[in-house]
Amino acid sequence: MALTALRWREDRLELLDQRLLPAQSRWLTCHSADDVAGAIRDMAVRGAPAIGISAAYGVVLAARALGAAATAATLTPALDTLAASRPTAVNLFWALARMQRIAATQQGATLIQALTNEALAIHDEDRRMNHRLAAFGLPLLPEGGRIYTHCNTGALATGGHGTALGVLRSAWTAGRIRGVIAGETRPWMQGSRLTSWELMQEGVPVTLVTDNSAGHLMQRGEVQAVIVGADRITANGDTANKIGTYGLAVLARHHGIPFYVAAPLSTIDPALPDGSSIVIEERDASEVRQIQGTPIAPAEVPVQNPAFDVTPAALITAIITEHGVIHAPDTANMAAYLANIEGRDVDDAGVNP
Ligand SMILES: CSC[C@@H](O)[C@@H](O)C(=O)COP(=O)(O)O
Repeated sequence: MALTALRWREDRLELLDQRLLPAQSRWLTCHSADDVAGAIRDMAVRGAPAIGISAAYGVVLAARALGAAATAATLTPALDTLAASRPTAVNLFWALARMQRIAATQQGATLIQALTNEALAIHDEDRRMNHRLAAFGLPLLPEGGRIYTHCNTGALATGGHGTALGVLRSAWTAGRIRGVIAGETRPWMQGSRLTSWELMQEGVPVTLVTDNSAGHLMQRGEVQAVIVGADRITANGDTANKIGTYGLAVLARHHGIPFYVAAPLSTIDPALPDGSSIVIEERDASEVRQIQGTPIAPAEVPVQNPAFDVTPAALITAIITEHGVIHAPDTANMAAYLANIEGRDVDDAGVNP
């Protein structure tokens, strides 16, 4: 049975608490939109697509609580609370916009049913598109290569197979790659706690390294490609992703190694011209001063803790989505690609401009 991090139970949302993995597998129950917003903010659920799916279910919970009084207007406070949970992953706002469009058309019991259907559709589409994305990404990876990845982009971060990790999983199953190198991903350790755990469960060879090993490994020819996920991709292809991604892209370029971004269409934000206007989440200093409650720095040391960085499109070899591959992303290539796929369903044939 495939790993899943989100379970919808009609009157509640259950989330596999990612703060505790891999030491404990404990499900957190959300009964309200406030519960869901808290779970997103506190990282019980994380990863751009999983955040979007959770938020959609959060809107359903808000509508259920309102009952006959559920309308676009009465849902606004819940939508605002969910939107304020984390700023960088555009999938959150994309999912809420979809729910808001539904809310504009009806009310009461029919609205609750329509919102439930929409949240289930968002979840299901994400699951399906993961596999399509993986099929597009697989042939790009160098045969027999060891591929470096950052953060966690797997089943835990999405509705199912994963984005970058989905590509790696499929590539291993197809016999294409030799193994995966997972960077720890300070300070939340998504690489060590989540990615290495997910891959080991499936028998994919994974080697865990400290984040600061990447340059050394590339210099020695031990990395043949880098693949990461994304939290927001702007109109010119600039990509916000977990802090440390930009450094990996610079290193990859220096060593002549391809650098791939794998993300669903819902991660592309064509409204922003470039990465300079992406809001980068700053998280609490305690995340850097402590590891799981244990102090590792002076209690009062000033800390800067950006959760994401922006990789300029010029450093990205290609962006892989469920509709195909955008090679050498820039404003023109991104626009051509988006125009080509307008109105397509997740199951439509892919395009490869
Ligand atoms: C498929 S997940 C893509 C990104 O959301 C992922 O790479 C990432 O940066 C997650 O950050 P997180 O802070 O753990 O939510």
